Amino acid sequence: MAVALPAAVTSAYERLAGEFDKLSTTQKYAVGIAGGVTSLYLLAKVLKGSDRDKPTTLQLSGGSIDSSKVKDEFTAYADSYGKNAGEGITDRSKTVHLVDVFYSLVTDIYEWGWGQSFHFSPKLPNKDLKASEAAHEARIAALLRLQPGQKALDCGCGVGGPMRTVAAVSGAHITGITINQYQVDRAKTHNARQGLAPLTDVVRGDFTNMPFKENTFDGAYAIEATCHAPKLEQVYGEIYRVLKPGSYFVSYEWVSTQKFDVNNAEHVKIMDEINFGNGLPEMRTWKEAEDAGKNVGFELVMSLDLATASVVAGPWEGASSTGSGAGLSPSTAWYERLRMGKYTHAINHGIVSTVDALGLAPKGLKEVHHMLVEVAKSLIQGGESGIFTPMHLLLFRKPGADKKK
Ligand SMILES: C=C(CC[C@@H](C)[C@H]1CC[C@H]2C3=CC[C@H]4[C@H](C)[C@@H](O)CC[C@]4(C)[C@H]3CC[C@]12C)C(C)C
Ligand SMILES: C[S@@+](CC[C@H](N)C(=O)[O-])C[C@H]1O[C@@H](n2cnc3c(N)ncnc32)[C@H](O)[C@@H]1O
Repeated sequence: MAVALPAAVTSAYERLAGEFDKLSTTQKYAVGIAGGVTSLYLLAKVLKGSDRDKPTTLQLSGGSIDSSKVKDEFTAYADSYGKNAGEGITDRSKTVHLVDVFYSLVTDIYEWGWGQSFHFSPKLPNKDLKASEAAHEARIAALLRLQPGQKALDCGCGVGGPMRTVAAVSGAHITGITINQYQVDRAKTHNARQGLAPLTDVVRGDFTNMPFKENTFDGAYAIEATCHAPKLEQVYGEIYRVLKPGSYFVSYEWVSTQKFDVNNAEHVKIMDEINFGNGLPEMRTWKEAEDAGKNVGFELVMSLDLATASVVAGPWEGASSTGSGAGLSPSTAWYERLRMGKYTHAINHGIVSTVDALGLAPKGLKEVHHMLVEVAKSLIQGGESGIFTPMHLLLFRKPGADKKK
């Protein structure tokens, strides 16, 4: 169908064409080159995106690592994992540094391909992924009984997706701590852009040695983060120290379940792959996580795998002690989101490999992305076999004052 252009447009076009015809050949080339450069510049601007809510392909960086060092840092990271079954990071004293490196390497890719909340969520019936994710985060505010004016700690806060939800639904002030400076910068930028700067703060620090005074916070939480600690007692002990007596700490833990058999080579292989692709020193059992909290002085209030919603230990008001007594039952397993579209991982890998090859992303990012493609498979295997959960809910209370109502 022919489209009739307005007369003003056609006459302007004819005038321009007339002027162009009058130019010499050299001038025509110059205009052509200028036009080409301008178009490329505009195209690059579109691809690059003008805001930083989500990195575009051309913005994928090595986080706090200089782009010239990404490949070497990734090689050093990979070499830090032992070759023996179940070994994990061989020199545990390097764990905190390696986790910092890991998050420099993956943070942009996570934001690009997943979002601002670096965790899984049980998919709720009749709710989409984003609503389910927000509900998973808002549950924290409810379990901690957070009130406006109170102060809570987000232990291992990533780029702050959960912190913004918890602050927004509770009105409490949230301080996040992360080992990675690039994440601090990203989280602060997002907090400001989303109007949550007054209710939030983000600091760089090691959660096994935190820069906060004892008895500072009215509540604390960790979402899929304390699994990175060289020893769980180190981070739980620090959280215990900075919490006010009578306050709660809730964690969504990455642990092996009762179905995990340490003598099953296939189980151990899956766990090794999960450890490597996620920057974990080793995988703990759900029981080790419970015990770590008790060992540092916490009372265990609730222990519940949200992947299956079976209560392992109680009591909790309204929850029975077996089966899906808490009334929580995900409609779709947490790992289904990881499957994404049939070809999404391959397409994403093609995109990252292309920008890497063209020098538009740091060299080595292709290898990092490959690690993530592989770990997605291992996480799905861990979920399908039921030997692993990324969401074992542990609710602890620091004794010493009247129970919060
Ligand atoms: C709690 C942790 C991180 C949990 C998840 C947020 C991430 C675990 C695996 C990640 C991903 C796997 C596949 C990637 C895909 C190949 C890529 O194209 C886009 C990003 C992924 C989907 C990526 C996103 C984040 C994860 C789901 C750990 C570290 C303790
Ligand atoms: C998978 S991310 C989860 C982030 C956030 N809880 C979320 O759900 O979006 C794990 C986080 O733990 C942090 N972390 C790991 N080890 C840490 C340490 N020793 N000290 C402080 N933060 C640490 C990482 O920097 C990262 O921010």
